Amino acid sequence: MTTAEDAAVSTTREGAVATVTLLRPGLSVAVKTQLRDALHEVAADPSVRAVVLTGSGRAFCFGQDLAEHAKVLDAGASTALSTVTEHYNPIVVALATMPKPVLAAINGTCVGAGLGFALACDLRLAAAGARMGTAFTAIGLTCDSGLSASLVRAVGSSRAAELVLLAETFTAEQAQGWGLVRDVLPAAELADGAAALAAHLAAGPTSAYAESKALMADPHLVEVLTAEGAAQARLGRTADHHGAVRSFLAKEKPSFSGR
Ligand SMILES: CCCCCCCCCCCCC[C@H](O)CC(=O)SCCNC(=O)CCNC(=O)[C@H](O)C(C)(C)COP(=O)(O)OP(=O)(O)OC[C@H]1O[C@@H](n2cnc3c(N)ncnc32)[C@H](O)[C@@H]1OP(=O)(O)O
Repeated sequence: MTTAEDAAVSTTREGAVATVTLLRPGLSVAVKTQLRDALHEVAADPSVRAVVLTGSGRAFCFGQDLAEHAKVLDAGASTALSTVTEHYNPIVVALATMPKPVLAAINGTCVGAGLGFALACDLRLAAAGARMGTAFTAIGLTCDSGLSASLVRAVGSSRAAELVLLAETFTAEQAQGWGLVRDVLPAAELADGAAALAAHLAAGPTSAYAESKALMADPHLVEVLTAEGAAQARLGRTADHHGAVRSFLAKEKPSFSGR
């Protein structure tokens, strides 16, 4: 039973629209398990005909909570890897396959698995100036959350390679120019804009949306997620990854040996 102070994710309803909000930007185990369970709940509820995924405050999602992750790595715990199969993958599959439209309202910084979640949604709106990025290689990892395929499908292989290998952040406005984001709104108008679009979708032909999502979905999503998990398992044991996480938390520039 999640008490109010433990809540890391909230679900609110407005008619047939459910809004799932990340209350903390770092993906701790609490955030990931509550997000996974919340998405399974709204996916299974026939009275929910459209879903909005958003964050709170200045950030949408910072990706893996690196402070928590460092403790798990230091303990040599295999739970570090199980989070991919127990949390990240089920969240992405729920977003990408639930039989109703899912809209990401990117209220602020969106990086790492946060970007993967946003790209697993069907449509994206973003707040002006929101920064996005892949982040993975900057900490000695590679893509997960389906991003190795969803980013290529969204922006093409050339730009996807640039975004992953250089791990530079980009703006909501750039993302809109690349077709990653449908619209960029002033931060104060994002929630209302997302609510209006979600209400429009919730009043639409839900079965037709569900069939369209199924036809347009990546037929290789499960294979992609499996391959990403295997790559993270290899990279998660490297000195580069362990060192980069420590450097990030110490607010130091990481150095990489290449292994
Ligand atoms: C031993 C057995 C091992 C077996 C192998 C297992 C390993 C397999 C791997 C499993 C895990 C996979 C994880 C998965 O790939 C998911 C991911 O998302 S990986 C990517 C994680 N995210 C990041 O690396 C992003 C890091 N953050 C940044 O780059 C920047 O902070 C930003 C997000 C671009 C924002 O930049 P700014 O606006 O400049 O803000 P700050 O940098 O000052 O940050 C503000 C504040 O937030 C804190 N913070 C930011 N990001 C994180 C984070 N990810 N985790 C924790 N904390 C974060 C930052 O420290 C600042 O804190 P403050 O200084 O204010 O206290």
